[in-house]
Amino acid sequence: MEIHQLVQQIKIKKSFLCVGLDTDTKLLPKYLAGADDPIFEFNKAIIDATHFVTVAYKPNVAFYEAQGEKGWLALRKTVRYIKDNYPEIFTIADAKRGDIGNTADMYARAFFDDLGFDSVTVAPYMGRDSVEPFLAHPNKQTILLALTSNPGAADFQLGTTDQTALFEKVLETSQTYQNAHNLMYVVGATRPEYFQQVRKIVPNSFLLVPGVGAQGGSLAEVCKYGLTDNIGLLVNASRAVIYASSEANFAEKAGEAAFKLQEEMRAILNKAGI
Ligand SMILES: O=C(O)c1cc(=O)[nH]c(=O)n1[C@@H]1O[C@H](COP(=O)(O)O)[C@@H](O)[C@H]1O
Repeated sequence: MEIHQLVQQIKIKKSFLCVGLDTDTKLLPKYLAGADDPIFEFNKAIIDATHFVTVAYKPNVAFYEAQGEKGWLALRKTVRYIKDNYPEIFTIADAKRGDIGNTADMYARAFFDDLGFDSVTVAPYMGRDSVEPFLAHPNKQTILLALTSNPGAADFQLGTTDQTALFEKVLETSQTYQNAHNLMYVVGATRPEYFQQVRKIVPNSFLLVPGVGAQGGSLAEVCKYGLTDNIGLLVNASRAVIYASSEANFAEKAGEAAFKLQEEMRAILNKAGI
């Protein structure tokens, strides 16, 4: 998918919501336990209930890998279901991969060509040759971890050398990579005070912003400096949406939680004249 198609969706839906499909078998409603593929059934119900206010879905691959073959199959069926039924919605494989060039090439093929995702999250630690194999795929986005939402982000990402924080170095250096136009960045909602610095380096790049909801990040704070003329933001919520209820009405409650976030987004976009 091309970025202008994502932007078009955001404008149509008045939403830059990404729903994280972090489907934990321990948290599924009991009545799904007897289903052939409970993970897929859960995802399908969540997708059907939230798609009208959602512009991206982000399955976190760990939740599927933890279930072995069955989990991998549920992941494949989930991305297929989105593509077949809601082809306008952007898909993100949250896999946080990163390895030497020939291995990175295999990861890129696995998520882009085999599973058919539009984008994948990648760790920048191993540098240029570990990222460029992902960037070589046309019309696919590579979402590089810049400043993550977790407390441990302070260990390395905020550390400075020559007055430049590591996350700033990641943003600056990665912009010199071949096909850098296919880059997006992860910047956590829990660190809104850094968005101004991020935007100085990457004024137009799309940012995937996790950390709203269960991690306590504020949508309004993120948008203050994060929002661009082209929107430039995908804000993710996983647990706050998909586990809004653990009862049989879980999908309906997920739809309501997603709608609430979208209303906030609509107001922000309207105020910004977008
Ligand atoms: O790459 C990510 O999506 C990610 C980066 C980050 O800095 N923080 C972060 O929470 N995430 C992911 O975003 C999701 C957040 O989930 P909730 O806290 O339940 O909304 C999880 O899948 C995390 O793995």
